[in-house]
Amino acid sequence: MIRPEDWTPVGGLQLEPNALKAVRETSANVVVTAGPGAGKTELLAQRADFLFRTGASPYPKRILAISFKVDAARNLQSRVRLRSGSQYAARFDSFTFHAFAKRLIDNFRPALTGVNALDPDYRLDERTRIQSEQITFDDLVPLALEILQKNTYARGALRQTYSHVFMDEFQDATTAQYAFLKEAFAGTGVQLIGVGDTKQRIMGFADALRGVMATFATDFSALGLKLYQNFRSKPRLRRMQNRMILEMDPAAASPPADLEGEEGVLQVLRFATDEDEAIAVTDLVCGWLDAGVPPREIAVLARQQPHLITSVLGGHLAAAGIPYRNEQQSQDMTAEPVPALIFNFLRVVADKGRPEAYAELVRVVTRGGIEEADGVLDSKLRAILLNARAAVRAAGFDATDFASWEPLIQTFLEFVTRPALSALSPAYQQGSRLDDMITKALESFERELNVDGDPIGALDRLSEEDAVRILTVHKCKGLEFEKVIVLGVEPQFFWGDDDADVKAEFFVAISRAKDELVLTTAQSRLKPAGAGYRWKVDSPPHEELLGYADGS
Ligand SMILES: Nc1ncnc2c1ncn2[C@@H]1O[C@H](COP(=O)(O)OP(=O)(O)OP(=O)(O)O)[C@@H](O)[C@H]1O
Repeated sequence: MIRPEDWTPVGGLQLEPNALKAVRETSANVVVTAGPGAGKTELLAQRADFLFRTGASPYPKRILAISFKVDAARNLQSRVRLRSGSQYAARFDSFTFHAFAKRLIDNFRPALTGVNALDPDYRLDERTRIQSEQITFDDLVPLALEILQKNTYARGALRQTYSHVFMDEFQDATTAQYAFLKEAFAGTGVQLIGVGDTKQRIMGFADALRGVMATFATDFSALGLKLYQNFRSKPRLRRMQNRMILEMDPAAASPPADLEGEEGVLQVLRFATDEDEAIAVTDLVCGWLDAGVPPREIAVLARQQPHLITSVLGGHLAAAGIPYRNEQQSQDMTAEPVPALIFNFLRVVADKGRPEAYAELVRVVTRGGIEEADGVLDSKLRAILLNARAAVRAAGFDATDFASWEPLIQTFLEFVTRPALSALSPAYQQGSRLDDMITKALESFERELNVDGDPIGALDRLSEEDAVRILTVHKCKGLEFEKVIVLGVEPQFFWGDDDADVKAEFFVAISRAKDELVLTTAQSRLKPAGAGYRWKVDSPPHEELLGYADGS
């Protein structure tokens, strides 16, 4: 334990004065507003380190961090592990709002009564609610709120468990989510900090509470602090961001003197057809990969339905042998422990030169709770893997056919045992989530294997590390990449009832880039299978949005 005055930022980082103030505040709630790349997520990681190391969050108290997207929650958790080590990180619970609400429902489900009562093996569904049997994602937070309102134990448990609560991307909190936070923590000894950027408020359609940061400042008497730096983007890119900021929130704009410099690349590429666009983008990506840019540092962003917008591009990337991962299809697969375990198993069996996959497999299988003496488990696992490898190398094994792989995966899962698989995540201990995840993992592998019959290529495409990522603007929030391509800057994709919301989404997209930003448009886009009636073959550029790139 160290004295607060002796704490210094970890990782050798310099924090600007307001960031330092927010990190060290121990008596008031805090709300931090700042633009993209200002280090809001980093600030939370530094604050966790400060609170743990100085004992402001004394053992066994924990810190609860709530984000809006799985990726953002994971990003924050790994930032805390990087900064403070796994021992402190074990007391840092980073959840999405949905996951946190679900845990509360699972722990205090009997508090729900009447029409909201739920069976112990209730299911979660995207769309349909069936009384007592099935709820939707939208039901999670209101039901968790009801539990808090009715059950003093539930409220007490939260307040006893957590000394501090962090809210990342706080600008996107919805009315229900904010009500939940208020019910849980307002007027208690639990200290809250919210960080966000009103210019990145892109959950408008999902009922984001307008002005939530100001409301929080009032309701929780929070100290308001503003950050000014941008550590992410090179000057050329920051100048484009600043042109948007000047319109969206003039007071937050940077003086031109702070944005000088010729570093960074910004390109607007205009094409006649989506075929031309796909060829050029594939060439660009090949060039970056050849120059040593890791695939995970390249992102292709689409406003919506990336599988449709990138259907032509996907074909070209595959033909060029570039692994890419469409996040809409393989949703959060690698974030889920069981699919990650299955993919690692396949990696070890199919791809010899992957010692890190083997190490991860051993770590997870051991942590999975199989009670064996040291070494015994290791040798059993080794035997399973050797057998599987021998099977794969045997004559007659068709590696291009999913049916060949399935029995190997099943044998492996039986070896790990069901209780050990359930122990990998609290979410697997109730309902059908574990089986659903196994099924989804198998389906994803089969789908990717069918693309080119190459199991290693399939695994690359399913991995975050080895694949170029194709994702929606919503999914890319809070993330950053060296190279970002925003595909299809056209009114048919960047549209909405509220012009400000469309701009906010575009702003989120362009502000993910560290070094290079490429904006594309194609005058004509062939209608892909599955596209709705709104799809326009003739698709002019969105000149207003592209105009922000002028003059960089
Ligand atoms: N104090 C600092 N010194 C140097 N680099 C920093 C500092 N704070 C953050 N960074 C780096 O700057 C980048 C952006 O930080 P971070 O992701 O925390 O920003 P953010 O404000 O959460 O961004 P956004 O709202 O756009 O998602 C990261 O690569 C991070 O490591």
